[in-house]
Order: sequence, then C-alpha cells, then structure tokens
Amino acid sequence: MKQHTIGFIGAGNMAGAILNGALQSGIFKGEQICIFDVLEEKCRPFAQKGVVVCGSSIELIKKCDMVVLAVKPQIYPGVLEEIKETVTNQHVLISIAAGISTGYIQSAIGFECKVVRVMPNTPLLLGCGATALSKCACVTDSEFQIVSRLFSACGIVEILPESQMNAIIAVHGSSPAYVYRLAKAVIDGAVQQGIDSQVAAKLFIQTIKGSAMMLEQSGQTPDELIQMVASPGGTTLAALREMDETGFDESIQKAMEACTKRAEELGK
Ligand SMILES: NC(=O)C1=CN([C@@H]2O[C@H](COP(=O)(O)OP(=O)(O)OC[C@H]3O[C@@H](n4cnc5c(N)ncnc54)[C@H](OP(=O)(O)O)[C@@H]3O)[C@@H](O)[C@H]2O)C=CC1
Ligand SMILES: O=C(O)[C@@H]1CCC=N1
Repeated sequence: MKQHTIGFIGAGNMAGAILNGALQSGIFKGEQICIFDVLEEKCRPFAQKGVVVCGSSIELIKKCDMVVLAVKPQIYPGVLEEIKETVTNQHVLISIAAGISTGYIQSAIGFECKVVRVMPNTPLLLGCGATALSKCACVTDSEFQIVSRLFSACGIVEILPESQMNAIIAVHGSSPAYVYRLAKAVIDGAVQQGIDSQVAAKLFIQTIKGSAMMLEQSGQTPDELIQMVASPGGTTLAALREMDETGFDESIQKAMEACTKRAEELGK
C-alpha cells in the first residue's frame, strides 16, 4: 500500500486536534507529518512530537501528498494563491474551513484538484469529536478511506453530500458553542438563586453528559425523554412552558439559519 505523508497549513486548534489523532492512532508516524504556520513558535510543540516543521506552505506541499488546509476561511484566498503552482493531481487537499466549497478551491487552484471537504468540531481535541466528510469525484476510494480513518481516530464520522456541508455546520461544527452557552445560562441562573457557581457547574456538566448518554443509549426520542422528566403539574413543565413562551426552539432554529447564511457568505 502507498505510504502517504500528511501536512497541516496552520497550526491552530483544529490542526492540533487532528494531528494528535493521527499520531495516537498510528495512522501516520511523526516523520510522515509536516506542519507550517506563519508563527513558527506555534509549530514547536509538534516538533517535540517528531513532526517535521516546514518553512513555507510551498515546502510543505512538496513534501506531502495529503494536505489539511487548517486556516480560517478568510485566509484561504492567500494560501491557495501561494500553493497553486505546486499542487498537482496527486495531492489530496483536505479543507476544514466553514463555507469554502470544493468548487471554490478547484477554481482558485486552477484545475480539478482532489478535495475532501470536512467539518470537524472542537471536541476532537479530546478524541470525542464529530466530523462530517464529503469527497469530490476525483478522490479515490482508498484516499478517502485514509482521510475518514484519520477523523475516526478523533471521534465519529458521517459522510454527507457536499450540498449539505454548509447546513451541517449548525448541527455539530458550531453547536458546541450553543451547549456552552446553555451551560453558562444555567450556571448564571443558579448563582442568581444563591447557589455556588462551582457546585452548579459540576451538577450541570454531569447532567449534560448523562443526558447525552440517554439520547444515545435509551432508544427513546427527545420528546419521550422530555416526558420522562416532566411530571404532570410539576416543575419541569413550568420551566418548559416558559421556554415556549420566550420562543426557545425558534431562537435555536434562527441561530442555525444564521450559521448557514454566514457559511454561504464566507464561501463567496
Ligand atoms: N474552531 C472550530 O470550532 C472549528 C473550526 N473549523 C475550521 O477550521 C479552520 C481553522 O480553525 P481554528 O483551528 O479554530 O483556527 P486557529 O486560528 O486556531 O488556527 C489557524 C492557524 O493558522 C495560522 N495562519 C494564518 N495565516 C496562515 C498562513 N498564511 N499560513 C499558515 N498558517 C496561517 C494562524 O495564525 P494567526 O493566529 O497568527 O493568524 C493560526 O495559528 C477554520 O477554517 C475553521 O472554519 C472547523 C470546524 C470547527
Ligand atoms: O465559527 C466558525 O466559523 C467555525 C466553524 C465551525 C466552528 N467554528
């Protein structure tokens, strides 16, 4: 089987998470991984793990056949312009940026290069991530399998058509922030009722974990699980009624629409 080398342009949060997964799973060894960041010091922790630090994105493209574009969407035009003369039809570009389509990358590179579009999330940092993947026709099944294995090493993966890759960001890419926002609101609410914030945080974090396990393992729908909590005439129903009145569901759905709209704007 062909030995692949993987490179990361950008050494930020997501690159670090994916790179750790690659090393821990043994899919790639340190010497098969390259990294480049405009701030060289960001690469130092990876150099200590045996990863090769490159002096430019072009040097990295020359050394690697799989390349994770791990920079912000706003930086993509500049990076793609820089690497376009060096990318060949043997490279697989792995794009994790919100909103950036395969067509956008191919048009910037100047030919139908191989692209796997990926939407990961930050829990990848703990090996507990969720990733959506879609592949363009020119990527081979074996190349796609390697990319899929790479992200499976950091959590679960789902394969989606590219047409859904903007909308899915609201489901698992950005949604960790909604969960943290809910946690903050609950902890702040607890403090307003005189409860110690650390005690509230401890109890609510365990509640999030337990509720996620119920959703995953009970075989029951969210509505059935809500019913299990909400006793007739009880406290939960009083809380849910207030949520209905203040438009909780609509607020979340509007937030998701805003997320997708922003992804579409970033890809223009
Ligand atoms: N964070 C998240 O929850 C998720 C992010 N993503 C996507 O992942 C991508 C990366 O996000 P994230 O890891 O959070 O971002 P970070 O800002 O943590 O990492 C990006 C890194 O790239 C560096 N950089 C900037 N310009 C260049 C360049 N020209 N060449 C090389 N490196 C460069 C940045 O340096 P400097 O800071 O100095 O600019 C920074 O160190 C984004 O496209 C985002 O849409 C996808 C899913 C979830
Ligand atoms: O906020 C963003 O644009 C990125 C994409 C998904 C999560 N963070």
